[in-house]
Amino acid sequence: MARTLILGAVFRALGAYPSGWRYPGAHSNPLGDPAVLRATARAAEAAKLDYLFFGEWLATGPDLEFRDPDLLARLDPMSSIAFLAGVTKRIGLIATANSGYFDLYTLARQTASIDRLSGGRAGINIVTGADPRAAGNHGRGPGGAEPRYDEATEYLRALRLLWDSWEDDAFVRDRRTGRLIDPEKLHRTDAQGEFVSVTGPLNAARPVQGHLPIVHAGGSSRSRRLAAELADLALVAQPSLREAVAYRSELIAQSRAYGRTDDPRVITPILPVVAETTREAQEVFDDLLRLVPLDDGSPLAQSADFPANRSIRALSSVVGVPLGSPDLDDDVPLRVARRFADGGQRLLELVERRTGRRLGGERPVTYRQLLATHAVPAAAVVGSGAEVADHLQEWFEAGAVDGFNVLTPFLNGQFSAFTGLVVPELQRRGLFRTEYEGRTLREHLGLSTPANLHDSAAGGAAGRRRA
Ligand SMILES: Cc1cc2nc3c(=O)[nH]c(=O)nc-3n(C[C@H](O)[C@H](O)[C@H](O)COP(=O)(O)O)c2cc1C
Repeated sequence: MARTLILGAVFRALGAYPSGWRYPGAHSNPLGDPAVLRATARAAEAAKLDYLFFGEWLATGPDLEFRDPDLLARLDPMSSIAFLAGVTKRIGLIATANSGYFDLYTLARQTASIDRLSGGRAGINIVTGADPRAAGNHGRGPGGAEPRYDEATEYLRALRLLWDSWEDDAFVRDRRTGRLIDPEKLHRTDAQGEFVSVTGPLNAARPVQGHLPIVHAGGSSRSRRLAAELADLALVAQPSLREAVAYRSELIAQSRAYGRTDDPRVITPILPVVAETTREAQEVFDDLLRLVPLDDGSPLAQSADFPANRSIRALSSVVGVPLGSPDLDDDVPLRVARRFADGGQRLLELVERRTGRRLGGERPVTYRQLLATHAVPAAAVVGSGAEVADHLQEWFEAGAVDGFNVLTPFLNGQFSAFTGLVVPELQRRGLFRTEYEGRTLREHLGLSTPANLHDSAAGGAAGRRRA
């Protein structure tokens, strides 16, 4: 089969669109997350998706209620994938960990264990972000971006050495002589750097996949360098198709300069809003926009945590024209829109594309739709199954990406719309698998299994000290 798309589902129980939880029938109670997690994982597996993906955010606060309600109180990613190892059979399971906050030895052990528990289906997304609240929760200062990337580089190099502590044939189990292991095949790690200090060896067997697939999410040139050296999947969000093509080709060139033979795969987030027909999808999106709380003078908008960018005044500065104080549900008049500066024109185009509305048309554009679109940045693609598939196909065939991290605006309705309408369309086009062929996440992603870095027979690091 020709190269096919990588498709992962990002699990966000309360939805990836901040008003999603308000949509009729949507899951909205974090106390009920386990049942939703299990059902979503099983549905994703039935759709033959490559993996379920869990982002990470290591702090909370009341402002998230408006900005990102899913992050308020949620299941921990590592616990979630360990749980799913037992309730799924084929789908990959990727958890995010921050190299600044996660103890390396513990992470190596947990991930090696979950990989074994899941039969080789685990992956790890390493991020470097330094939100001040997360720093406060972990007894560390935020630190600069450069040192955080230096730290992440040392961290990932040492992580792979830790995973390689045991060679696969170390467990000789000779009942006669009483030798359970071949001590020559157990290796110390001895990674001593500026940020990382770990002696090893790891008290967990080598992962089924050798090394778990490593994802790295980021956007800067330093992030790309890290991905080029050490990541199997780079999770990036580029603003345009052209920039995405350039980013991916540069990343691949850089990774080859590191001597790598497996090119890193590039994945980008996308938030499909999908229904049987274009108009129905537009109506779902209209409702999501309508449910975004805006500063309409209501008591909610007076809350100290209410985002500052949700007033008509904020919109005026984006469109570059004073808008006075219209009712949010008024139509935007043509004569006002004609005076919009570039930022306003772009916002208007975005609203028209996503909602199918037209200024002065039968379904006109309102101030509310402009303001809500400005307030909630999201990589939304709205349309029928075929239209969403067209978008994915275009990015894939242009060489911009190898696949997508699919965000769902709310559960379960929009997830089942994606698996029921978009996935079958991609399968009909030969762009996505109809059955799992491999067993492990590496196999799903088409990645080879790495040799043990200590295994001298396979050309590994010679002379490394045994434990
Ligand atoms: C698509 C995408 C997803 C990300 N997901 C997370 C996440 O779940 N948790 C996190 O702490 N940081 C996440 N990050 C943030 C990055 O790790 C990084 O901190 C941020 O992009 C700034 O660093 P940079 O300028 O080097 O890209 C994500 C970044 C991108 C582009």
